[in-house]
Amino acid sequence: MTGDLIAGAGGATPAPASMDADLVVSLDGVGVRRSGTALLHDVEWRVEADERWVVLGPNGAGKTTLLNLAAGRLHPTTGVAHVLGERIGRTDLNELRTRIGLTTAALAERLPADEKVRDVVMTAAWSVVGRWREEYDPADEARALALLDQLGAGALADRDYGTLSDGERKRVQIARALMTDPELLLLDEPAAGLDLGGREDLVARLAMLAQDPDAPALVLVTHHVEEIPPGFTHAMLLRDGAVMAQGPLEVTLTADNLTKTFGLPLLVDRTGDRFTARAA
Ligand SMILES: Nc1ncnc2c1ncn2[C@@H]1O[C@H](COP(=O)(O)OP(=O)(O)OP(=O)(O)O)[C@@H](O)[C@H]1O
Repeated sequence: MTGDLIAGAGGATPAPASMDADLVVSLDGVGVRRSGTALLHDVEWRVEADERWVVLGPNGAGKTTLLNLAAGRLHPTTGVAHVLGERIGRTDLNELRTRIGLTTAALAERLPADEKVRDVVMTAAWSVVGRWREEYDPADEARALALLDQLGAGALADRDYGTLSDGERKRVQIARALMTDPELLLLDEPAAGLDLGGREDLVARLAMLAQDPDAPALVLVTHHVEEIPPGFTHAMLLRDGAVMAQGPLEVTLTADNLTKTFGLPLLVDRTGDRFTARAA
C-alpha cells in the first residue's frame, strides 16, 4: 500500500477560530440517552488529525454509539460534540458525512450482492449504494481501482460483490470508505468474523494505512487487543457508557485498565508492536 491516494487532513470547511485546526473529533461532557438509558455519559475525547485510535470494550459498552457520534450520525443528548470543526446539531450533517469514511456491519449489509466490486467502491463518490444513472468521471474509476489495489483487492474488481469471502468484502468496504478521500476514517469491528489468516492480512493492511502520514485520522472499534494494528497510537477503553481509560496506547493498554474495562482479571502482553490478552 502506498498511501498515494490519500490526501491529508485539509478540510473543505475551516474549523471555527476557537478550535484547534488539527482537532478532528472533540467531545466535551458528551452523553447519549435512549429510552431512559445512558448509552454514553460524560465523555471527554479529542482526536487529532495524525492520531490512530482504537476503541475497546465489552459488548454493550457504547463503542458503536461513540463511533456514530464521531460519524455525525447521532446527536449528543448532553454536552457538545464537534467533528471536523463542525458542531453536531448545528451543521448540515449530509455535507459533513461526505468528509468521513465509515464501515459498519449495518452499512455493509446494504451493499448489493450483484454489484461489481469496482462499482461498490465507485458509488461512494455519490454516497449511494447500487450503480444507477450517475455519471462517473474516468478519474473516479481510476481512483476506485487504485484503492482496490492498495487494499490488495485489485484482482476482484470485476467480480460480483456477493461472491467475495468475508475477508475480501472487508477490504472492499474499506476501499469504499476511502473513495471520497475522507479526513476521518471510522472502522467498526473490521476484523469481526474473519479467520486467522484473514484477520492478519487485514491487520497488516490497516498497519500500512496507520503508518501512512497522509492517511486520514483513524478510529477502529474492536473487542480484541490482538486486532490492534501496529502504528495505532491511542486507545479509548469504554465500559457501561463510561470512559475507563484513554490516552497513548502504551500507557493506556495496561492489565489494570483492561481488567477494569472487561470486568475480569486480565493480563496483557506486548510482543513487538502487537498485543495479546488473557485471563489472569
Ligand atoms: N436506541 C436504543 N435504545 C436503547 N438502548 C440502546 C439503543 N441503541 C443502543 N442501545 C444500547 O446501548 C448499549 C450500547 O450499545 P453500542 O452498540 O454502542 O455498544 P457496543 O459497545 O458497540 O456493543 P457491541 O460490542 O456488542 O457491538 C447497548 O446496551 C445497547 O443495547
